[in-house]
Amino acid sequence: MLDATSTETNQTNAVRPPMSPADHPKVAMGKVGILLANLGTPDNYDYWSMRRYLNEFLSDRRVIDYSPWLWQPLLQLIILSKRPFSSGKNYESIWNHDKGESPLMTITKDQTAKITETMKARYGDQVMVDFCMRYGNPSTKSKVRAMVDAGCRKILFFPLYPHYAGATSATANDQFFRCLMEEKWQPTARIVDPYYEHPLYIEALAQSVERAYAQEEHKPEVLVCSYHGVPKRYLMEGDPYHCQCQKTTRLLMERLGWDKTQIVTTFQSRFGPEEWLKPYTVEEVARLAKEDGKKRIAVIAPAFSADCIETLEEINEEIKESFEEAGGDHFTYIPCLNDDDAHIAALSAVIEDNLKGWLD
Ligand SMILES: C=CC1=C(C)c2cc3[nH]c(cc4nc(cc5[nH]c(cc1n2)c(C)c5CCC(=O)O)C(CCC(=O)O)=C4C)c(C)c3C=C
Ligand SMILES: [Fe+2]
Ligand SMILES: [Fe+2]
Repeated sequence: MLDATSTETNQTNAVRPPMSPADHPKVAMGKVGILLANLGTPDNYDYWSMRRYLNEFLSDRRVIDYSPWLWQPLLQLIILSKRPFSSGKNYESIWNHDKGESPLMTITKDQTAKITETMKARYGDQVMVDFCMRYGNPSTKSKVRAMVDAGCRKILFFPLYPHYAGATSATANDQFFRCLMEEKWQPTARIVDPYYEHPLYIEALAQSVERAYAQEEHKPEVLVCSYHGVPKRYLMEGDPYHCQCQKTTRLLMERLGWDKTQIVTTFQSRFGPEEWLKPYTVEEVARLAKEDGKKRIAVIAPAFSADCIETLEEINEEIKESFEEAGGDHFTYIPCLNDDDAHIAALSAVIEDNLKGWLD
């Protein structure tokens, strides 16, 4: 029951006026926040920016689950004394120098602007759309705070990964929940499910393949679907990422009307000495050229919602080189879905599904 300290105006009780603003904090209410989340990216490619970013990322036990007693000395003393230099050079080669930020940042901003436009057209001022990063800036904490301050009493949190992995979706969600722990008046929250089999996501991938193939005079013989890898142990311990990736490839193959000779699933970006999900992209493209005699291949990276260091540098430079050195002639990299209209339509449909019951 409301008492005299309530801010609520009681229309039926004229003898109890609302408190004056001076006696009470302002309470903004009534909006639904849609918070998009991606992995994060360094603020710059110099040693210290790289070190800060990699330290936060590689200290996350959802990403590397070794005991900190073993892992932290190795990370702090060996890995973080070398990798910021080598990774920094790679970032420099793909950096968006005009905007002073990495491609992942530019693309995430563009996606957010387009999704904001779609959501405002659909729901008007009832919604607020923004993005945050799991590591680095803008932090999840700053964006949850801003949404609550702006009156979002409900927040839909959307990790921008089509496939669930502990190392990506789960850690983004963990961070979101940690931020909610700090809110005095916690908003109601929902988490968006992975969308690796959503028909509009598969359609957007298929259209991007068809567009790329239409531009080639001689069609690629094989499409390599290269997904970011994880240690094989994570799969054995119950992480469904591997299976979800396989399913995306199968649905894409079916939508394109192809058979299994025209498309393969591979995993890239291996880190450290453990076995990761196989086949490794870098080895498979060389095998396709050497053993199967394939001269022309295309590579697509369905696990990435935006082009980033792992696609622009690793696929389009290192993996391409591996194919060409093994005798391949023609390598086509098919860009991520980024802010393509078909991708924005897919992400917006996923958001609308998840807003049901909150906004209809
Ligand atoms: C060390 C373990 C790593 C695991 C496990 C891992 C899983 C994983 N990552 C992505 C998406 C991205 N990773 C990106 C960069 C990146 N990833 C790792 C390591 C692991 N990732 C490192 C060390 C780096 C930094 C770059 C480097 O030093 O090589 C990025 C790009 C960020 C950018 O700024 O461009 C993305 C995106 C997925 C989807 C995934 C598991 C499913
Ligand atoms: Fe990664
Ligand atoms: Fe599997």
